[in-house]
This record gives sequence, C-alpha cells and structure tokens, in this order.
Amino acid sequence: MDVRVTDTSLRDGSHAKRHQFTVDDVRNIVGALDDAGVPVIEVTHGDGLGGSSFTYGFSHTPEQELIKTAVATASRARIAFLMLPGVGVKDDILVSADNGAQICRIATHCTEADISVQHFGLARERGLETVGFLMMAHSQPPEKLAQQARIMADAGCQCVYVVDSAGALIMDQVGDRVSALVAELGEDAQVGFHGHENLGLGVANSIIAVRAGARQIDGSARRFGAGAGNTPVEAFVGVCDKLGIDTGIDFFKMLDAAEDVVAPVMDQECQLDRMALLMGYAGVYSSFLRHAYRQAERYGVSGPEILVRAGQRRLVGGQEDQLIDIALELRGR
Ligand SMILES: C[C@H](O)CC(=O)C(=O)O
Ligand SMILES: [Mn+2]
Repeated sequence: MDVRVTDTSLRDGSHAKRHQFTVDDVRNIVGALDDAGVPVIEVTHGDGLGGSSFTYGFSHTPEQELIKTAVATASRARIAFLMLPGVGVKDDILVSADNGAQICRIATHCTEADISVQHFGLARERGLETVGFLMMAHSQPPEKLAQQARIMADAGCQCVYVVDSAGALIMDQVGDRVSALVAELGEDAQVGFHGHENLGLGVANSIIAVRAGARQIDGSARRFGAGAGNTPVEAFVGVCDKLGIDTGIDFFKMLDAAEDVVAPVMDQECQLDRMALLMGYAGVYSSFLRHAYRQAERYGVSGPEILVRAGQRRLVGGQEDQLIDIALELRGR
C-alpha cells in the first residue's frame, strides 16, 4: 500500500448529520467500508471525544456505543477516534482504547501543538497508534507548521496531518506545507493530509499531498463531512488507481458503499454551494457551517455575512459561540 486512507464519514460526517448517528448507521457504514478494504475508519462525535454538548450539539447515541459497534463490525479495518484536548479529557482516550479503538488522533489549532503533548504520551503508553491534526493549516506558513509538527512528533505522534479545516488551501500551498513537514520529520513520523471540498479541490489537493510525501490521506465516502464535505474517498481511490498509487481499496466496492450505504444515511448531500464556497474563500472552519445556518435563521440575518465576518475575525474551532456574537452585531444587537 502506497497510501493509507482513513475514512472519516462517521466523524467529520457527524457535523453534517448534526451528530445524530445511530448504532445501525455505524454498523452499516463500517460494514460496507470494511468490505471495500478501507484500512482505517474514524468514529467519534464531530468535535471529538466529549464533543456532545450544548456548544457543539448533542449526540443521538453515546459515542462509546458507536465506537464499540464499529469495533465489533470491522473485520479488517482499524477503528480510530479523534479528540481535541479540553473538549475531551485523557480518561476518554483510555475508555476508547478499552472499547477496542486502536488509533488515537489528537487535534489542535495549528499554533497550539503543545497542548497535545500529554495526550500523545498517554496514548503511546496505552499501546495506541497516534496521529496528530494541525487544524486550520492554511492560516500558517509551511515553516511554522513544521515547527508545530516537530512538537507533536517529539511527544510521540507517529503521523502529523496538515489539516485543511477550511478547505482554503490551493494546490501548491498543500505541497509546500506537506513538503515542509516531511523535511522536518524525516524518519521520526509520517505526514498526512485532511482535505475539505469548499473550493472543490479535495482530490487534487490530496494527490499533490501524496506527491509531496504524505503517506496518510483522509476522506469521506460521498464527501460526508463538514462544509462542502471531505475529499470523496471513492473519487480519490479511482484517481489513485489511474495514477498507479496503491490504496488497497476496491474502487467498485467503494462506489457501492458510497452510493448505496452512505448516501442514504445523510440528511442531505454535502453541497458546493454559496455558503460552502464562501468558507473556502474566507478561510472559515468547516464545522461552523451548520452553526452559521442556525444563527442566521435564529437572528434573521445573512448566513453568508456571518461566515465572511467569521473569516475576518480569524475564528478557530471552539469559538462557535462567537457566531452568535456576529449574528447579534449584524442585527444591530
Ligand atoms: C474537529 C474538527 O472537525 C476536525 C477536522 O476535521 C478539521 O479541522 O477539519
Ligand atoms: Mn475536517
């Protein structure tokens, strides 16, 4: 396998599903992805372990039930979980490991890698594979990201991802960032790329990441993710087949999984519409999309205007409440 794909429809897709996944959804999706040969499947609340809350949205089903179901369903795939330090706590990592998850992915804003140090240490001690997420990677230049990646790798992270949370990175900007991390980390850790479709570049950006040395790529079947969704795994696999890049995933089974199993679970297809495009253009965190719609409706103001101002304020994940402040500002308080 040249590239290891992680399907994140059951985690990033949770944003688009307003965190309403059921045990049956997880069983069906994991079953189909596993059968297609997807090697890693991420299952967690959209905002990671502990995300079920007033701020981020309450889960339909406790995430540990979903993780247990995923583990019991997968025959080959390894189950991953995501956690943002402060949203989840260290005990959540241990409970997830006890429930059979094997890969611990720790996400921080891309200037705050130091808050992940103890979590990587704990995860490695517990025997978990580790992945680090540098979110909103468009907001920092390659050399700054590489310094942050070094902090994660030194703490025990085995693969650091350039995470294009806003879907704002444009081709060479992905290559430059991935190359900087590859040069910094060398043999110490792999590099990954997590794309969003907000400017329609998920697959192209992911191929550029692979060419720059990324060894792990995230995507979601049917693009099921925040904003305009993630890199569509089925399209990425097809393109990789054509380019002679081995993902180990069966393209035809992946097509069926995306269309017959994942699409029916979605509230609606992830669209490259005005709001999503604005997120990529203005550099806005993709998971703000549903929140922006809600506040626009609640306060009778323009959703696109909320997103433009969120970009101007350079908001980061965790600042969802500031969308309310922007809505009030637009309404004139
Ligand atoms: C918690 C976020 O949804 C993580 C992510 O997928 C991203 O930043 O993109
Ligand atoms: Mn994402």
